[in-house]
Amino acid sequence: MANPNSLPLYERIRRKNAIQRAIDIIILFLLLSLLIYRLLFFNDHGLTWLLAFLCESSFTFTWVLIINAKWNPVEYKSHPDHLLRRAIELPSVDMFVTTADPVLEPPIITINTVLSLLAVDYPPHKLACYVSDDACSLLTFYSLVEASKFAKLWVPFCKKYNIQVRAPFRYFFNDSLLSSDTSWEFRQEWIRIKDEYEQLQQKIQLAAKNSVACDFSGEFAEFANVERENHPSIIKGEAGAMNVLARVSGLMTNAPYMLNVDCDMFVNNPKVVLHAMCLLLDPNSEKEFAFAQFPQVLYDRLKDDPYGNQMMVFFEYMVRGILGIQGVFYNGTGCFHRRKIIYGLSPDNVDSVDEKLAEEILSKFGSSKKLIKSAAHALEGKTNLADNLWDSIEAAHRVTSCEYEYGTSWGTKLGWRYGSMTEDVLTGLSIHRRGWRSVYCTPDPPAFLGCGSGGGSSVMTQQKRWATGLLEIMLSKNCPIFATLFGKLQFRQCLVYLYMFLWGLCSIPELCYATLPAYCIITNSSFLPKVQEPAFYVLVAFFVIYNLYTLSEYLRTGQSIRAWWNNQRMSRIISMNACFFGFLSVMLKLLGISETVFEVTKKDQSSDVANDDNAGRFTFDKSPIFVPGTTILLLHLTALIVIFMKLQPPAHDGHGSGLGEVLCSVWLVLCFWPFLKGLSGKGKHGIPMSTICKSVALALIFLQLCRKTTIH
Ligand SMILES: O=c1ccn([C@@H]2O[C@H](COP(=O)(O)OP(=O)(O)O[C@H]3O[C@H](CO)[C@@H](O)[C@H](O)[C@H]3O)[C@@H](O)[C@H]2O)c(=O)[nH]1
Repeated sequence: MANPNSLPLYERIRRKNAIQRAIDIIILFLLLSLLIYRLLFFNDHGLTWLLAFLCESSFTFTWVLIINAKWNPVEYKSHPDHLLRRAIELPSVDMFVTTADPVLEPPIITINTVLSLLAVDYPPHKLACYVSDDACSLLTFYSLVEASKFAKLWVPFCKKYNIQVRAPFRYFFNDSLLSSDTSWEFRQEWIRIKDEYEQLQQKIQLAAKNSVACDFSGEFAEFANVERENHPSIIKGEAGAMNVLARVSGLMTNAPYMLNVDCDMFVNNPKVVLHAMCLLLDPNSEKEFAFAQFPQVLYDRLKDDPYGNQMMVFFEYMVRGILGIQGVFYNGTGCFHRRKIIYGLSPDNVDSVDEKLAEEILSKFGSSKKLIKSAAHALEGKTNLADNLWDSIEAAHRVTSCEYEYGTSWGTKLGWRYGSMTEDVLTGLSIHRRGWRSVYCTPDPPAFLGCGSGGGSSVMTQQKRWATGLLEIMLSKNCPIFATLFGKLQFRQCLVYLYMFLWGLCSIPELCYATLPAYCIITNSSFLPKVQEPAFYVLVAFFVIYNLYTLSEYLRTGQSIRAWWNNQRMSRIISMNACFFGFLSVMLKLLGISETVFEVTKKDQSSDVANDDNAGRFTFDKSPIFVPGTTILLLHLTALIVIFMKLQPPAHDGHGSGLGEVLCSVWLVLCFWPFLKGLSGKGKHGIPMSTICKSVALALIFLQLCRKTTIH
């Protein structure tokens, strides 16, 4: 029999992708051929040809970045059963949950996440759970206190019956679990625990209604006179909260590993900590992997991914490809970090921290002696529980105060990094810059499940925030190019980051390219080769191969043709609306006109999407974010009317618009179909009149421009 210590904790499997590489190269070849053709016939065409050339050059560059990211896909398979057979002591893990708004993130969601974390299959004395609440909500605190009482029933129940789903709202959603082949004892306990959970829910609902009439005594005393957005905690986005949690946990439990999850991401696989430990505890990975990231999987996924936010293809092909370079980026949730790396260690000094280095690192921690002592222990790889919990609580109060970070390196050289809406990606980049790799773990069933943003408006808000945050990093001193030149970020990993960070900027060529067909039809000019020119077939080949190729990716991940189409059109909608606004907000920030703000995504626990007729319908709000899309749609409708009513002016130099331009225009109208429906839709499914008016005004200006440029 094999020695249990020799059984591998994980395997690294290379994926075969010869066909994918070949198609990637063919597409690149077609794009380059088109660019060369445009260069060769530059003199015969005007401005539209030049603009098309510039836009296509940017698309080709993006394609090169995509090929680079997907070139060497790998996957990791972890073996928790091998870990359990090894004669080693499992390390402690501090688990962090962040919440920021009791209205957008109802406390019942947060407590379900906490309960699922407390119930994981891992020695309970090795786990500690910390919750930060940037809203300083009494309701959230009350819910947590009540949940901790319920946990005393819930955790033993889960462990005794080896329950798979350990978030009660999700577990009790399915009555069929109480099937006839379960024991009488189980059924009795099931009914009792469900009853207790329902009582817990009711208490929270009642407290939410009566929140004003609270008794601020005992453990609630500190909440007296606290207002939601005016209280002495740190609001910097999630990074501020994470740094507070890192410091507080350092004083209380100081575990060498830290897990962080968003308040809506509950544990779906009870062995999640064991899976992560397989990847992080192996002696080979000690000097290699900084963090283990789990994918963000949504529960109650809407059929055919109408909002294009399930990102299954992205995780399957892109992320696995990145894993073959320096490793997946940090997603901000579902991630296990090593404390010493968050404190600043590099692969070269992780084994032994000499006195000088320790002194240098510890000098950045601020004035708390207790925190410095705990950090010194963490750097040496020691876990120390607080000797006296009350002393630690007092010290913890100090390190959570807003002023504590002044004059320290928290957020700059230490902990989670500030300076971007996507602090997670920035923090991950700062770790990769030091030469660390990262790993991605995809157990079955998925480790965590979270709720996705639904409707058009919240998807746009979230995507705009991502585009803003990523571009903020690109245009700062944290730019990945510097990280490669002056740090240890690998060149190919730098290209991966460039692909992500330039995402917001890509909205400019995309918007420009989307207006070209309308402009050309209205002015009877052209930007595409004619049917009789060979380059026309290059374009057709590109269009057909690219779409069949992306379609095959959806089919291979078990998704439908409809899901593919929804994602194609959502990519266009997100790029031309959310990303464009992300780009604008970064520009306004650079010009010092306005600051970027973290807009929290609304979390919804409802599980009845299957019966909702409007589930998947695009929603709008008064935000100007929908103006670019509405304008593009109006322009293309106008262009199609112009061509079908034969209203085009005579062509100049025989270069009038042709089949290519008309097909592009039809394609764009199809992409913006939800907007077309929104023009006549009612309520949140209709585009607000103010947005339509602004778009009409912009379209009229554009038509005027077209008229001016056609008067020869
Ligand atoms: O001032 C804040 C703002 C947010 N949060 C928490 O941060 C998490 C993420 O916020 P959310 O609105 O849910 O953002 P998402 O777009 O859903 O989250 C993804 O993208 C964010 C970056 O934009 C990352 O921070 C998240 O971890 C990642 O899951 C939530 O738990 C919030 O409660 C705070 O604690 N304080």
